[in-house]
Amino acid sequence: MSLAISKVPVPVNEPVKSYAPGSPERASLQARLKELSASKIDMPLVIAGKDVRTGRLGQATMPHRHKHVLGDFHQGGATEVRSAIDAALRAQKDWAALPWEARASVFLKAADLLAGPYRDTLNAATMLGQSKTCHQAEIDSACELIDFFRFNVAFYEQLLREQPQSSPGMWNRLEHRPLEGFVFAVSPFNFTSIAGNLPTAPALCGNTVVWKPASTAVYSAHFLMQLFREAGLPDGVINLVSGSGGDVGDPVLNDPHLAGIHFTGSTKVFHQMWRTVGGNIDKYRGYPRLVGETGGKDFVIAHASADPVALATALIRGAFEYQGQKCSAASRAYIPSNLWPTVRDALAAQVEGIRMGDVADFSNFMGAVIDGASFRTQKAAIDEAKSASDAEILVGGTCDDREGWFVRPTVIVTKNPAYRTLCEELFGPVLTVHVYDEAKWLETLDLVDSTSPYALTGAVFAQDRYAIEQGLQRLRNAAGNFYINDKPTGAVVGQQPFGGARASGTNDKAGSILNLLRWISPRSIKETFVPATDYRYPFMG
Ligand SMILES: NC(=O)c1ccc[n+]([C@@H]2O[C@H](COP(=O)([O-])OP(=O)(O)OC[C@H]3O[C@@H](n4cnc5c(N)ncnc54)[C@H](O)[C@@H]3O)[C@@H](O)[C@H]2O)c1
Ligand SMILES: N[C@@H](CCC=O)C(=O)O
Repeated sequence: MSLAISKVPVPVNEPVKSYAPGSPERASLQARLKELSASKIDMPLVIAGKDVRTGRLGQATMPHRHKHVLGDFHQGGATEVRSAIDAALRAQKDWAALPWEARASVFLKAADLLAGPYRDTLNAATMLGQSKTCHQAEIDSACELIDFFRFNVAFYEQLLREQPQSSPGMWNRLEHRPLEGFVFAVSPFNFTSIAGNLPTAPALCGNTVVWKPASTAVYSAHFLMQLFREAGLPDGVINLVSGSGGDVGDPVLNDPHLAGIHFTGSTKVFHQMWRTVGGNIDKYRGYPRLVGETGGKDFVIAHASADPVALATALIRGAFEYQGQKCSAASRAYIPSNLWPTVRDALAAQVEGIRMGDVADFSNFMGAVIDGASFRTQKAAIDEAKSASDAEILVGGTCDDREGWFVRPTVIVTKNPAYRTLCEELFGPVLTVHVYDEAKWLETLDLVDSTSPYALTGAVFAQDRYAIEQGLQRLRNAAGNFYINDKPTGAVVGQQPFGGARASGTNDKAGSILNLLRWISPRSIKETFVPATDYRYPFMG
């Protein structure tokens, strides 16, 4: 029972620590990296608050030192999915019946734990298991996830305050119920914050969850689950079931109590899930909510008036930070002929100088790509460009998998506006550039709009205000997150709500009230204070 109309703490974005040489945060993170690297852990499933060990083991390794095993993780299948769904359904009544402030407190506590004692652990786990540099880990597993927790609580309060008008003699209310059934959260490898947000956003709204993390990010997911439990999340509210996509996904999607899917990952997998849900529609008690944030082929287009130095910097950061493994990464660029000589020389010189290697060495700007499959995808595209008649490699183009899955940051230049790597997502450190005739600005905007099926992020670089406006108008549907004179990555919770349309997803904007709307099923309540006592109306005389 709640005896107050509470106001939640006003959220403020978590400050990003610098990890500069000599800083206390650098020393403390380095110590945690050493501790975690020196131990090998066992990672069970967590169902109804209990650790579950199946003995069907997978290995979590460091992408930049792929022979180094960080731990063994247990993999679930149909039996464990059954237990997890049952646990979620059992937990739902009590969890939903808690005062909303009690649920919110769990996630506000998680935010404070992560900002404090858990910060090094989650950052170190993300660095070691997903090969992020300290800065990339800090903006993801610390700051963005802390922001998700704090801002979502504030958005939830705002949502609960959404109430209808009441005419005289009545009181109308809107009750923001959780969905009936359980939510399936399926997270990708590349952002620990997304892995943390996908199960917790529905849980905050009173739902209970079966959560399947990516097999290549089970290591940080293991520590996230510890964080949720220490924050006071009751048993059964979020049930962690690692395993292969099909082994876990198929039984979940066949369950009549499936109430929603909170997915982030590739377009291909989301299509498959949507098809399965469509085929099962007669089985379900309701219409499962399908929220999927998927792939991208994100663009940077420069106008003849753009600042070439700022443009080159945005291309390098946008394309190569975290090895290009951000759904938002700049992976195609359209450069006007007048700027190309300057931009080309800047790219060639600076990209050549990028340091890449073990992320525990803080002088590196890049680590390795996530696994052998990604390594082979990047290498195939690079080899194809080397032998293509309509493309050439400006810089990079080498790959080395002896120690880790290392792919040098690579710039491909092509005259062919339909060249494969201008259209398809590779999800690696490969940027494809198309140089256009500076007089063909408007035609090139249309080309950008029509080249790929995705519409996630994009950036326009220009000093000319008319050109900026033309970019905004003509590319209105080409990106759900649009940047002017900035790189297309690095959205901040509460500042740039994130998501795209077309083949990039349902655009339900993670880190905003719009996302939370998908996890509630409102009930309208009308109470009449003095009900009518005569069925006849005045017009009847
Ligand atoms: N739009 C966004 O906000 C956003 C953010 C991050 C990543 N992404 C996209 O994610 C992709 C990279 O991540 P990834 O390689 O982990 O993606 P992925 O699609 O390979 O995997 C995502 C998740 O789906 C699971 N999965 C696979 N098959 C399944 C099935 N049949 N049933 C249920 N679950 C299944 C995986 O195990 C994993 O947990 C890229 O395409 C990237 O653009 C998008
Ligand atoms: N929100 C992140 C991308 C998440 C996808 O991988 C960004 O804006 O760079």
